[in-house]
Amino acid sequence: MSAPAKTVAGKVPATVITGFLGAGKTTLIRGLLEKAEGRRLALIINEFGDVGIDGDILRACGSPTCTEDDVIELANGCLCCTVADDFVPAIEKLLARPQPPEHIVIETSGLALPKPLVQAFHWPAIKSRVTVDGVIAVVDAAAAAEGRFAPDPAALAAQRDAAGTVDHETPVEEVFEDQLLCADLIVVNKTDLVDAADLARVEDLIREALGHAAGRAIGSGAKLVRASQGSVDPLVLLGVGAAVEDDLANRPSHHDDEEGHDHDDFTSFVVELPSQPDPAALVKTLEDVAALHGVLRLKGFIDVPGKPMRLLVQGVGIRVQSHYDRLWKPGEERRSRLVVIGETGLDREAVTAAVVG
Ligand SMILES: Nc1nc2c(ncn2[C@@H]2O[C@H](COP(=O)(O)OP(=O)(O)OP(=O)(O)O)[C@@H](O)[C@H]2O)c(=O)[nH]1
Repeated sequence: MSAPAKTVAGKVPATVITGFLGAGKTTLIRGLLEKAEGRRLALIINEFGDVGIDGDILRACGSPTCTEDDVIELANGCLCCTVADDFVPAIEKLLARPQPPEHIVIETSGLALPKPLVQAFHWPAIKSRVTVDGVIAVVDAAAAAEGRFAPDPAALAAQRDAAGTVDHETPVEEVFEDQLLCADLIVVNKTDLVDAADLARVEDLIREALGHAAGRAIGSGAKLVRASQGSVDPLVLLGVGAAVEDDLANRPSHHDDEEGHDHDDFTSFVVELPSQPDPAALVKTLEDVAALHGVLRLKGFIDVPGKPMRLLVQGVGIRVQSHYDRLWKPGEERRSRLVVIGETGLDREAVTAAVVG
């Protein structure tokens, strides 16, 4: 990674990484850090749940370009709703460093709408010094192929009104589309989990979503790039030069006519567990719980008695994985807890009881 990203009038470029829950944003950023080759990157991570997991995963990556100070976590909340209190001060602190970052990478929560966040770059304190180089949307190709972001054709036909239009999108579909519509580059990730026919279908679905908004021709807007484990050349990711903050009119959103936005459609809670002697049994339980209750995302660290490393558990829909990510630190409390995210109405008591057993 040698060539610098294009900058606009000496401003520090910032890249916004969006994408639905579990699409692979943190994985992509981790790959970016590994290939940063000494370039000073700073990360701002925003998560939906009360407990920040992604920042902890990234700090555990051991990359010299990723020290404690380089990862700023803004947990619990939507960045665009906490602009004045959290986001602007975080950027200002980064810029005030003796050696300011050469590029700022912002990972939004999987439920965030990117457009209001980009609007925050109009704040006077930021606008003169930072430009949004590009918005990158990461898509989970397997989840998209399974129809998680679009109703099945029969349901669509049933909803179609006399004029042939459908205006009842689920909250998940709306978030998914808003993220795509704001993007300069769409990373079609997890290609290892789909075959060629499904991949082609997913790319059609994305192009259709891009053309969905009024006035947009199908296929206009963002470029698509395929990836596994979010592996994309950093020069492609960090050199878009789009000055997105000045191009918002070309990025339609489902929420353009709204004064603000709320977060009523989704919910999250933390489940505290006892230590888990049998990780495989835990994964099986979590898969069953996710399927039964419609959990969208699960993640956290688990204590396995007798193991010096902590177990990272990651669930995306009904797919749950685990691996040991780093040693427990001396004096660190070996706590087991999982952040659970779902649509509003997710039965917290039932999920907790089923997970804790
Ligand atoms: N098979 C496969 N798994 C992947 C790939 N990319 C990411 N994953 C896995 O998907 C899960 C979620 O990945 P993350 O990178 O944490 O996703 P995220 O978008 O940051 O998640 P949120 O921040 O919670 O929205 C993890 O278990 C990853 O290991 C991929 O290309 N293929």
